[in-house]
Amino acid sequence: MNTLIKNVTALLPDGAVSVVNIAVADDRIVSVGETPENFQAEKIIDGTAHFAIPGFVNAHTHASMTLLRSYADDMKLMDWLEQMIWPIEAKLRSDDIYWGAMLAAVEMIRSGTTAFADMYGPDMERVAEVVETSGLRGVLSRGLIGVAPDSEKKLEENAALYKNFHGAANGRITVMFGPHALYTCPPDYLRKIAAKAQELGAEVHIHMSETMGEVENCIKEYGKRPFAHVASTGLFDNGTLAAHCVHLDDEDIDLIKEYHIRVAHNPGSNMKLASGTAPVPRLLEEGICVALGTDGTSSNNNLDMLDEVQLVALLHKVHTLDPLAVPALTAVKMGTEYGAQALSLHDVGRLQVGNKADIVLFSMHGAAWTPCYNPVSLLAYSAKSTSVNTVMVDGRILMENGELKTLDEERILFEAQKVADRLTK
Ligand SMILES: N[C@@H](CCSC[C@H]1O[C@@H](n2cnc3c(=O)[nH]cnc32)[C@H](O)[C@@H]1O)C(=O)O
Ligand SMILES: [Zn+2]
Repeated sequence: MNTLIKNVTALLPDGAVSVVNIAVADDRIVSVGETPENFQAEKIIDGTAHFAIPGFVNAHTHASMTLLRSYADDMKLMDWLEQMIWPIEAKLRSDDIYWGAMLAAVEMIRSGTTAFADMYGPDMERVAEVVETSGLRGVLSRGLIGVAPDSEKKLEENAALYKNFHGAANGRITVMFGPHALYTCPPDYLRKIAAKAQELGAEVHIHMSETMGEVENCIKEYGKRPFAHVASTGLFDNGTLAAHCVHLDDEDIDLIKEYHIRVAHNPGSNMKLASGTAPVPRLLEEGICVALGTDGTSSNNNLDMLDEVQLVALLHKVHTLDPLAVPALTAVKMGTEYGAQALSLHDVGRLQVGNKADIVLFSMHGAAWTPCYNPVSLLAYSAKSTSVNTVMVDGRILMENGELKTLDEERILFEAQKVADRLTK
């Protein structure tokens, strides 16, 4: 289908903002600016008084954890995981994973997210089903906790997920391996995952250096800091998306550069779990790809990427006492373009010819957008995601004028609540 978005204020790849027409043929952007004379639009969207950005990319989440939103708050990470989260996750059934991810899809589309990197399990094929139905873009990994007796089986499940779904749904689904963390995966298990990933040509999504305790225990147990330890297993050899990366020293940063590791920074989760402040301005200065994630909704507690854009812009200013740290445009790029890079989505994340048409329109009506000197600043410091009006992925409209086109929202909220009631009964 050919769609023309007319007269829209757009964020261009060089950071400039200008009023353009965006022509979309099937799944790709074919022009930004003047519309080609021979372009036949089947659908025209009036972009007047709308701000177009590449869709948000949530670079680290656990979608089905929407079911555990507000179930356990105000705890330390290890207490939270061991006492509350892991026991209830052990009760999750296949349908629960599905309805949790469906609830996540509603929330993501409504707040302008077009792609997400998910680490969860079991039954990640149910999340793939949600990606297919919702029209979102998903980078899925089967979370691998290697201490239980069924760790081999999980690794096989991740490999099967790769074989069955990598490149599925017109390429909207890609698959990575998902070792949870170095404290839940012994070195032998990390080596096995690395070998399997190498064999299939798959990348890896892992939690790294989230808390001070993780770093201290790693040094105690293995005589090395986390990045050196994990590098020694070969896990970083095939391309890596590393969530958190809060507690880093120079040696860690050198390894992140050496292995071209992309960082998914989760300011909301890091603040809520009091994990610490990642050295984001330094990482950006070093040329490292730093994207943004929400983490799961049990440590955030929502999937709203505009919150993360606003938090990253504010957190690093107060942390460094430098009001120039992480300016508005950088924050927005972290949430969009750098997110796409971090997920290895090479033709996503920029409103430019040839890229996939993953486009979000914000309505610029209302007090939070008035007066409008600088739409990028308004986005980073003033707007709410409730002004997300229209969402397109792969040229397909998932939400138009605030109405979801691919999902039955009422049914999804009902089913998710039903699952939550059963889980906590
Ligand atoms: N339960 C699955 C594996 C899930 S991997 C993803 C795991 O990450 C957990 N998780 C969520 N947020 C965080 C975080 O911030 N740090 C560490 N783990 C987290 C989450 O609760 C979930 O258990 C299985 O073994 O079959
Ligand atoms: Zn996480």
